[in-house]
Amino acid sequence: MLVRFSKMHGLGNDFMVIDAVSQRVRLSEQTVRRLADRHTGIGFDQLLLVEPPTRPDLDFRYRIYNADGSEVEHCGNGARCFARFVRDKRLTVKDEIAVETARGKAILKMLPDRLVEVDMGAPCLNPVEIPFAAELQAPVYSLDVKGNLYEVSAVSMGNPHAVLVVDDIDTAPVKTLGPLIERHPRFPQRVNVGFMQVLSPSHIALRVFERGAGETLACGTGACAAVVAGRLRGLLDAQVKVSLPGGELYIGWRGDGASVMMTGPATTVFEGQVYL
Ligand SMILES: N[C@H](CCC[C@H](N)C(=O)O)C(=O)O
Repeated sequence: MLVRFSKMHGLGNDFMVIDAVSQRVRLSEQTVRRLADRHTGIGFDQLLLVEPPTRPDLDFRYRIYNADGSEVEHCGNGARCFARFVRDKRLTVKDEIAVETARGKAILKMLPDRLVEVDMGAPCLNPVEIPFAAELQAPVYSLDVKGNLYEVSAVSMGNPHAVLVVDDIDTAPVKTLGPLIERHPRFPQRVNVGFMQVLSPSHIALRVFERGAGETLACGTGACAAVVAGRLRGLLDAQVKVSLPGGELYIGWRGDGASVMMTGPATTVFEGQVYL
C-alpha cells in the first residue's frame, strides 16, 4: 500500500505524519519500527496518525507511536505539527482544532508568525494514574536506582514523566541515568525522564530521555512536566521559558487543576510516499 506522508519537526523532535482521514492506513508495531530506522527507513522520534474523531465534539483523533513501535498517550511537539499538517493539507480551516488523545483531548490554536499554542490539559499527579508506585502523592519522591538515591517528581501529561533537578544540564547523566529510570520498576509503563536546570524562576534548561525513543532534541510534554514539577517544588513562576537542545518553548501553568499551555513552532521538512 503506497501512503503519502509529511516529515516534520518541533524544535528538532522529528515526526512522520500520516493523513489517515483520506488514506487507509494499517500500522503494526513492526512496521513503525521499520519506518523509524534512520538508515533503512524514513527515520523519526515518533510517528503521528491523523484520524477521524470517535467523538462528535472533536475534530480529529491524534495517535502517536514511538520509534520503538509503542503507542503512547501524548506528544506535545507533535501536537503543534499536527495542527500545521491538518491546516496545510486542508483537512480543516479552523484556527482552533480540538483533537482526541488516548487520555483526553488537546486544543490546538494557530498563532501569527507560524507558532502554535496547545492547551495540554491539566497535569495528573496521582501516582495511581501516572502510573508510579508510591504510598502517597508528593511533590518529590526518593527513587533508588542501583543503590543510589535520586529526588524525582512524577507527573503525567497523559504520558508519564519523571523530572530531576540538576546543577548543570551539560554534564547531566542523561545517557546513563535516563535509561535506568525509563525502565525503573516503580514506573510500570516505563517513563520519560527530564533533567532540568533552573536558570531563574522564569527560565529553565531541559534535556529529556524519552520513553521508547531515547534522548530527543526537544520534548513538549517533557517541558510541560518539568514546569509543573518546578512549580510544585516552589522553584518556578507561572510563565517559563524552556530552553531545550533544539530550541525554546514557552510554558504556562497557573497551578492546581489549570491546563498547561505550550507555545512553539512546527516545521515541515519534506513530503514523501512510502510502501507500508
Ligand atoms: N516527544 C514528545 C513526547 C513523546 C512521548 C513518548 N516518548 C512517550 O510518552 O513514550 C513530546 O514532544 O511530548
